[in-house]
Amino acid sequence: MASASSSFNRAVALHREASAHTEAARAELARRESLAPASSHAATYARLAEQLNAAAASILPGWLGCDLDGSARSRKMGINAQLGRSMHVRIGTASPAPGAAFLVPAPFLGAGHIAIDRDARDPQVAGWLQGLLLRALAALPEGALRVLPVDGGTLGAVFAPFRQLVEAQVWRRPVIDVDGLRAVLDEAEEQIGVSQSGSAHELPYLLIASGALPAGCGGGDHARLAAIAHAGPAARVHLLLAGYPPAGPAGFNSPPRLDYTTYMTEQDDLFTMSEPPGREQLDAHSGGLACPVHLAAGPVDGLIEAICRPLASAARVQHSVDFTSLMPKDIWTESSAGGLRVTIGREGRGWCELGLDDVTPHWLVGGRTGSGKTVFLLDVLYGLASRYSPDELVMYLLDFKEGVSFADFTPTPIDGTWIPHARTVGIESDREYGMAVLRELSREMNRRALELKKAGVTRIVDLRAGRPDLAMPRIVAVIDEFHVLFIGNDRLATQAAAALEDLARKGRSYGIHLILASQTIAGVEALFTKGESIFGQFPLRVALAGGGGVLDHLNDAADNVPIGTAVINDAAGVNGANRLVRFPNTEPAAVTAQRHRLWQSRTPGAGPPAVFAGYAEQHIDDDPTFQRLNAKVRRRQALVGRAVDIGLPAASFTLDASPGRHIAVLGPSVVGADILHAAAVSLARQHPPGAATFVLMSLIAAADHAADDTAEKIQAANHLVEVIDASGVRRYIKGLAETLDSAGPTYLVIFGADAASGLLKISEPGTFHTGLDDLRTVLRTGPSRGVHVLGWWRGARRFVDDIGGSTNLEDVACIVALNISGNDLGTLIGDYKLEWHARPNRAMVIDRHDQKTQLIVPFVRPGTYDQVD
Ligand SMILES: Nc1ncnc2c1ncn2[C@@H]1O[C@H](COP(=O)(O)OP(=O)(O)OP(=O)(O)O)[C@@H](O)[C@H]1O
Repeated sequence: MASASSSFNRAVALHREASAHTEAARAELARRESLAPASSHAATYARLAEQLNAAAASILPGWLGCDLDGSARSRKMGINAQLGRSMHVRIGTASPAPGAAFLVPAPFLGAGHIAIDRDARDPQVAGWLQGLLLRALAALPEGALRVLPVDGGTLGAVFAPFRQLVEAQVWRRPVIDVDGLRAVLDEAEEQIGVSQSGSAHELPYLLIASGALPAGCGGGDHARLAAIAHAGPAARVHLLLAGYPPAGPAGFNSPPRLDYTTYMTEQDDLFTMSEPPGREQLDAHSGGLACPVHLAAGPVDGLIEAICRPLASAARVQHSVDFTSLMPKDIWTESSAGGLRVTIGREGRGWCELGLDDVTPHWLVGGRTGSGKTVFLLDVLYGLASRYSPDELVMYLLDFKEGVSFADFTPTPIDGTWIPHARTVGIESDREYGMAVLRELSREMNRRALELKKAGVTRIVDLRAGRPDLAMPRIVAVIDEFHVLFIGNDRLATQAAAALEDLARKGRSYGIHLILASQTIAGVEALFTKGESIFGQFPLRVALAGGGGVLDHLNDAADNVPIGTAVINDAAGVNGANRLVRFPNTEPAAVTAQRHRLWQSRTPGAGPPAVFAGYAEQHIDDDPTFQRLNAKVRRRQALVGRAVDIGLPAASFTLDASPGRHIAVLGPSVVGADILHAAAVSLARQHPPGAATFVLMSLIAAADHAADDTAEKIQAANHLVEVIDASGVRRYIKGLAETLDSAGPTYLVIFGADAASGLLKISEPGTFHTGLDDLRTVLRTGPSRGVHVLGWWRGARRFVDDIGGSTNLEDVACIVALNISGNDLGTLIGDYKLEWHARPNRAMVIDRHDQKTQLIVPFVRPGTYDQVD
């Protein structure tokens, strides 16, 4: 087959001949009116049309020139044009005389641009535009054309038949406003830039196809279009513009003429065609085609969809991305000195790599529940953990919601491995735990600041260069559902906001990076105090489905993204800076394999992360502090639970000889009995066998099991256990009050102490002395004689009455609050600012001597919460 350009030259020559012929005929006609018979003109035109059609057929093979009717469906695709070779396309038909019509080709991809002055609100123009796109798409090999649709006239309707390609991300989603147009121009300019840098040979054609330029498009945009028209063909960037040049009111500066462009201009419902680009001219006077053109008809219904379907599925397969393909081939090969980088998924045909560095130090991730946030975060974290060794990167992971997002990073009973980079992992965390993590990060930030100062440098990269001995891995702190930190708008919320703000503003300099994820950030901003927006520190936004809250309010790009797709925006969410990236689902087998690979490569002896699982019961037998207790301790501790803090340190009360060293557990929850069990059992461990007496009183049925277990364990530790029932309580306390001096180490453990009140408050015959007086004597003077009371009162008020009113509170300094209201607790201890919201598996520990309050997970006997539920 003759080359396209030589065929075109022939067509041009023929056209010239036709043009000359028409001119000559016209002159002849004028001179010798009707001398020649009409039939001879008709025959000339018919012959001429035949020649032109033959020439057109040679430059418009297959899809480029065929009728777009049902018969086109069976045509082979991808063989009529090639990437990098100029292509002509059928744009219409010209008919110089009745019965003589020829196809009109115009140079297109690889050669030039096409513009038509009527926009695609005209259905004829819309069909014509669709036809040109379909021809190019079907003629080129799969993947050789990427279209950026613009439609300021019909809100994208012109491109609707191609939607499968949009969904498969072969084409961009149509943009309908001027910001969208500018993003499209950016992308085209970027390709031109890449091409000019010398690496264009792999690039597909990038075609800006516009049904109508959006309102608001001005001289600057037209100038950019003109520049793209000029530089585009060399970079495989082309234009197909309907409604160009746009008409304007009187005085309107008409847009610049576009280089390398064939113009179609409306004239009496037909169109004239300008000189096409190239050296060959249709008309010696540059007048274009001498004959008006009927626009080529659009494709029949369903044809576009039928052609797009296989292209879209092929693209999906080709662009598919799986978890394994995100992971580097070799692990731990990179240095984090200058920042972190990670591949998060596919952007079109390429990979999308994002940074946690000086430019994008922190990320904000949004997405409604079920949008794939957890999957996205796992992709990112596994990618980072695979690129950088634990010497280069550590992670603090915090999740507030129910679920197991970060459980992957921790050892479990089924799989004892973990991700060696994880330092702390919080699952279903409390806000207090979140605060503890923020405090830990702040401490680390201050430590780093000091090291930088000492070394006289300002950047971590310089510090690392000068002091390779210093451990200075980058830190990535991920907080999923971070808005939970601020629920309640209370003191804790204010503290969290301040800590987060500090980390966000200064973290970048110290290699500390935040990734905050949430369903919503509405209302969060108000908590931050400093002038400019805290989220200004988070230039990189990742919006998953329904996560448009992290984008600018005018940016709706995340409204319709499917699961598995993220809108990445590194300009703080502004419209026009969106990139669509597909990230893979986490396949359990691949994830497990990667975790094992990382775990096996850890430094021998490196320990697992400190894990906080909010839902987990805490059992004293598993507690490392309890396991270490022995009779040689200096001051005895009663263990009551584990603090909601990093590493879950044991929470305890020192029971020494100071006044008030007794414990009152308050609240109706039966966990009160378990706490006494833990306190008694831990104390028993701190006395030599037989050296202490434990007096157990179980006054309510709900505590019997706990009391029995306590007795059993203490007896097993060879201590003396006395079990007193309700009938003996008064006598025992009276006896104890009278013999305190000789009692020796004694623990009075009262399960359901409130049930004894009725018995204790009765006066002895003939006196005003009551059993409560004896109890108060024991409380007041017991500690100095080695006698301590551990009591569980189901109501705070009853407890206060029993000890003789709130003035006697100094006699019981150690309080564990269970399910009593925050108000009651505040009133009891005289601290009205105390924030306590009773909830399952939590208690508040208050030591009035050291002014300490601490949220704890109370120790329970295994299965207690199952029974409570
Ligand atoms: N890239 C993806 N491709 C296919 N499916 C995905 C992808 N990402 C997530 N999913 C699926 O979407 C569902 C929700 O994902 P995920 O649990 O990550 O959402 P989430 O936003 O964390 O939800 P929630 O906040 O409710 O926990 C899962 O079933 C997951 O398998």
